[in-house]
Amino acid sequence: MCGIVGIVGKYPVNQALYDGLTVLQHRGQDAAGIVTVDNKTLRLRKANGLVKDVFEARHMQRLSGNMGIGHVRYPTAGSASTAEAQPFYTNSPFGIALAHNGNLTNSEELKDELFRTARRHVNTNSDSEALLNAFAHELDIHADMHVNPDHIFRAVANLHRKIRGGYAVVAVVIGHGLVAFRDPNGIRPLVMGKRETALGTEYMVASESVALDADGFTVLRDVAPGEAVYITEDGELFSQQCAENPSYAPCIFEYVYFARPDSTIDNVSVYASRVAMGKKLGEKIKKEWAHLDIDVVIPIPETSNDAALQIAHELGLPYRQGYVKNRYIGRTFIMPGQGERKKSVKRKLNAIWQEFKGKNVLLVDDSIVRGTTSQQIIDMAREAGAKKVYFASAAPEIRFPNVYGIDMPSANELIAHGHDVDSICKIIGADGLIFQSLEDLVDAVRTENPELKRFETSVFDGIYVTNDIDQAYLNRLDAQRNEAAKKKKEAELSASLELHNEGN
Ligand SMILES: O=P(O)(O)OC[C@H]1O[C@H](OP(=O)(O)OP(=O)(O)O)[C@H](O)[C@@H]1O
Ligand SMILES: NC(=O)CC[C@H](N)C(=O)O
Ligand SMILES: [Mg+2]
Repeated sequence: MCGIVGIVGKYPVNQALYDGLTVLQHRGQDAAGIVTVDNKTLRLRKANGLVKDVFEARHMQRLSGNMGIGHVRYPTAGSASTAEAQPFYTNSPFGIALAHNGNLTNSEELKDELFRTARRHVNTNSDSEALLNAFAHELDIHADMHVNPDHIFRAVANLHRKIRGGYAVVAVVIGHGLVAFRDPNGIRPLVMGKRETALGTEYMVASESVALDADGFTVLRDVAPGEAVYITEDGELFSQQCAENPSYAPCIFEYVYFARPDSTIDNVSVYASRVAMGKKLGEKIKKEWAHLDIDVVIPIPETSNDAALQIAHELGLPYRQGYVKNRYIGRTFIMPGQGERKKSVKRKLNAIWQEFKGKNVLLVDDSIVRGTTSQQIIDMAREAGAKKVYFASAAPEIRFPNVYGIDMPSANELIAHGHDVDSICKIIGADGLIFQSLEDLVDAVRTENPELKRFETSVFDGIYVTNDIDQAYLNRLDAQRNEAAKKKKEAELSASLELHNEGN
């Protein structure tokens, strides 16, 4: 789930872009990049690694200019090669750089069409490079020498007709301005804000409101599904709905896991939604597990903390931080390979035996995906002396692949695929297991914004809001991106020559 930022400022934007990316780091740990526009030239630095490692002082000095965009990457298409780090660049028309959060579901067809109709070559397997070229092609068709808002909006409207999937996008067009848009279902989040300065108003767009907070911007509003926003280099803001049938269906997994709790997405506080998930699940546990003798509620840091505290409150039980999290290890679920994920759980979490010895513990996690965390954490609880280990998941069973920007390409790798609750319980080695129902999860998120009628919930129910996903597509995706395929691809890539700007 990558993170994107874009700023049109009155002063140099390099530091604000860097700071924005730093607080979006939880959305992508694999690569980071910034492009700024200075005097009709793009300045680029991108590489694999965390924000703090990718940008050194010498890169920051060269990222000059008052307008720019940035990206943190969690690969969901192509490979983890530096060649696929973002932003991507194309020289025609005008010179455009683009950063994308999400995943297209028709990138192969799109690449073919771009080659056939526009002789455009896409050099990587990244869907985002295809998206950039599709946008550039539409802008080429719809703009004159001088781009006006209408050209931009017509280009985005046509782009919506050509591309499918989940996408929140920021792009800069040299000599003109910054463009941001969101897919017609609003699957991926995008928010905009402003900041007043002595020289005038500055505008910022980002994946999450927390990036705006960090940079001292105030939130104006979310970009609507299908809407495009165009901010000229001079700081004039235009916006227009560009989709024919927009409908709000934001990804519910943002609230479960991806987003930071201090963000507000589509007028729902992520924190409040997690507390509400805890309340719902606490009520269910009270009803269904009244006979169990639980002594203490323990969260699996860090995303489950807010839900677990509320569960403890509902049950009238103590809440104890029984696991210590190593602050220097990142999020394990968004690591690219299963080997790395497995090793990282033990490096990341360690049990405090005093909280476990002789007790019946209820462990709470936000979700169980591959079961990597739950299996190991339950072992740790037993080794620390727990009598009984019960497990609760604040999200329902994850049984279906994701195609919109979460790297769950293969149903067979999901622990709940083809298994009922009892057999998942056995596999992870718990004495009891309980999941939130999908209805309760949806209600929990809607508590804050009842206007949201629908969510993208495919990982739980197999219903894909773009209506273009069939079993044949999922089989192809599985074959391309399951663990074995990814390993093979990485090995091939390390031997090939990459075309990218290392920017040393
Ligand atoms: O069943 P799994 O495949 O293990 O995936 C689910 C786990 O991964 C995530 O934690 P992660 O370590 O990524 O991040 P966190 O510190 O934000 O909880 C999530 O919060 C679960 O703990
Ligand atoms: N998680 C994301 O948003 C990924 C964006 C894009 N599909 C990539 O793989 O780079
Ligand atoms: Mg976790």
